[in-house]
Amino acid sequence: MHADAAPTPAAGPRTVGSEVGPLRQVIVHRPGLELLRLTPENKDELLFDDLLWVRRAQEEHDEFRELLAGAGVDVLLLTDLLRETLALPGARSFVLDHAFDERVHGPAATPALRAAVEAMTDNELTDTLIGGLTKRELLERVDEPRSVVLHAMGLDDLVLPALPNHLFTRDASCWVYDGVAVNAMRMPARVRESVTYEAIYRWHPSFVDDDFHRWSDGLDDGAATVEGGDVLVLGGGAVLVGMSERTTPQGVERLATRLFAAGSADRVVALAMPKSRLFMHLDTVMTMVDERSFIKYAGLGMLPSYTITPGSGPGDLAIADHAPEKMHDAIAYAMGVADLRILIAEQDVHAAAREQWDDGCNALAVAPGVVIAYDRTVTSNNYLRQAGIEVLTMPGAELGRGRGGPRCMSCPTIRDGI
Ligand SMILES: NC(=[NH2+])NCCC[C@H](N)C(=O)O
Repeated sequence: MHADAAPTPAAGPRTVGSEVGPLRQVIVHRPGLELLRLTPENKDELLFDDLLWVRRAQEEHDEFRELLAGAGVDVLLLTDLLRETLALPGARSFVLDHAFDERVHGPAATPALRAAVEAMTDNELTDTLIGGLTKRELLERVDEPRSVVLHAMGLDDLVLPALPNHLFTRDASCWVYDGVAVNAMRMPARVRESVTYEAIYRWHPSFVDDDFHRWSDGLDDGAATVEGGDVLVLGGGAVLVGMSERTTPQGVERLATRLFAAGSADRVVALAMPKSRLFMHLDTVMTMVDERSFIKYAGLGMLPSYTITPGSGPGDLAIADHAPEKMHDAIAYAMGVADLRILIAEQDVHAAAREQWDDGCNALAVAPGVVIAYDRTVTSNNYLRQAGIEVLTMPGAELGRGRGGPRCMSCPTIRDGI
């Protein structure tokens, strides 16, 4: 284990050089108030399959952070980063401009809402932006503005919606080599998450002076969506992207073009995935566990893929189409290895489907051959161990109800290459 390895600060530009190289720094979100906003009526729209016992979910998350810290990873909390960012006036007004919009709140209420929230401390504002604000909570701060929108709302309706999926820090921004993509999100419930990251990367002292590229501007990218759960940094200039329920071909094209223009990557393999919630992101069915090994869900099968490389002129792309049976070969070729080691746990079809649903394929590597996984996916974990992978387990009975595992709950911001 790497328990004694102290986090090394980034030398030169901020880089996430691979999926499995030693993980140095990561952003996670300890869930709080936002999960208390989930009800049987709104949970589906908020992309949760059940309500969570929040205290227990927090304890599970604490164990996650302990495992990361024990592996020598510098663990940044999203709430700390956001709070410290909101202390800066430019960042504060940027975030408020995006939180309150006349098109949503109406012209009459918007200025009053903004003023009420602007008066909050950095701490309160952080909790409000992530946890949302009910009309009742608003009226504790200001007299009811004369607004049709507000009058028509129930006292316990959310004037500012909560962002429970901030738990899954992987998705709304993702670092790929020496740059970051702040992602345009596919689902309405997650769109505002990008604002949090945009503010942090533009203003927070830990990022503002660093030298890094921007692969996308999540706030302006429209339908060209990419989510971090679909993006695997294979290492050595190669990237694997799932075109899933969430990530569009347009989004992949833009990412590839920008990576190539900066010279930060020169091969992107895009997989044509089924468009379903079951396989919502590539990392729910396939993740890397060491330099050439992937854990993969048996039910995924083989998918058509496309290898994208720089074309002859500036901005041009060259694209090679591959038949489904070539999926693993295309990835191996992009990685410059003879073949991949694909680890598919041996279990019956029902058991495999259940373990995929419980994020058994969503491993987070902290170093080559050392991964964090939920304890409940016993067969997958034991299979990995038999294949020589060290599996550190954490409880996930509550956290898993949001349909995301350790990889989804982490946004690596510094990681070595392989
Ligand atoms: N990288 C991931 N697989 N993230 C999982 C996100 C889960 C979240 N509830 C959603 O539906 O968006």
